[in-house]
Amino acid sequence: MTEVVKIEKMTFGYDDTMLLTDVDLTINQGQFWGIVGPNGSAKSTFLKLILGLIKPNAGSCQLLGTPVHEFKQWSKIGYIPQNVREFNMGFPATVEEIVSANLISQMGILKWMTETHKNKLKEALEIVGMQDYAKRQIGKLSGGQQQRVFIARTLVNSPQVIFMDEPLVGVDFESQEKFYALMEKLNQKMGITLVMVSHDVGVISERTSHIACMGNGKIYVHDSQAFRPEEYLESIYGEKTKIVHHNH
Ligand SMILES: Nc1ncnc2c1ncn2[C@@H]1O[C@H](COP(=O)(O)OP(=O)(O)OP(=O)(O)O)[C@@H](O)[C@H]1O
Repeated sequence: MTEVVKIEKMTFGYDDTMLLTDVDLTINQGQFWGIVGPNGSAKSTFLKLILGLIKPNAGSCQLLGTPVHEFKQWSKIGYIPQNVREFNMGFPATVEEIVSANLISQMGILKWMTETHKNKLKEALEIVGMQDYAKRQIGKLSGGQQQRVFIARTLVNSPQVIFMDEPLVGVDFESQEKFYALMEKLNQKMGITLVMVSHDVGVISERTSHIACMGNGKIYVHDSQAFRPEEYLESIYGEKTKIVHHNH
């Protein structure tokens, strides 16, 4: 089985306070991981460490079998950071401009779109159900729609894995359902490995294959089916915490 991410003995702190100590984690091709943990437990930091955006104090990370600092096949890696929508609100670009901007690395020196590129753009928008919005301004779409556009932006490069940092913040329940249906399509039909940070412990454990719980500098790994969100929340926040189940 292809190892998409392999982290060994990773330790990291921005200063003297260690956020991760001696962490090991392996993510295999085709899995869907949810990363959960209380505020400040270094979930976003962990994604940045995986992607080599920050350097660990000790330990290593491999992406698709290559040490991250030597990794070059970035088109195989999709990353949707947490603040992507805030950044984007006042930005006067259309959906197709945002999505096709990610094709530039494939376009060669002339930087124009061939039929193949146009087809990739169309296909990516169709997968996320945003083909009718190609000419619309990104800032005028809903949070859920913007989220789908940013997913399409990663899809033009046919990624092997997509990392997402809290993609459901500010997204309503209906869009959340659509989002998870899309994740199922990407993961189960297209075989894309998914890794997403979420604070919604109950919902994410129903949708993913694996859960990584962050806290106290450690990462506890569970098969999603064996994960008990209630017990987890109780261990962090005390007995009074209850999970609110949405009615489907
Ligand atoms: N660039 C930075 N420099 C110094 N400290 C930082 C930096 N980025 C984050 N931190 C601190 O590191 C800790 C972990 O932050 P991080 O954003 O990774 O946590 P998180 O689990 O994603 O939190 P949240 O759920 O609130 O988004 C926090 O205490 C944060 O204040």
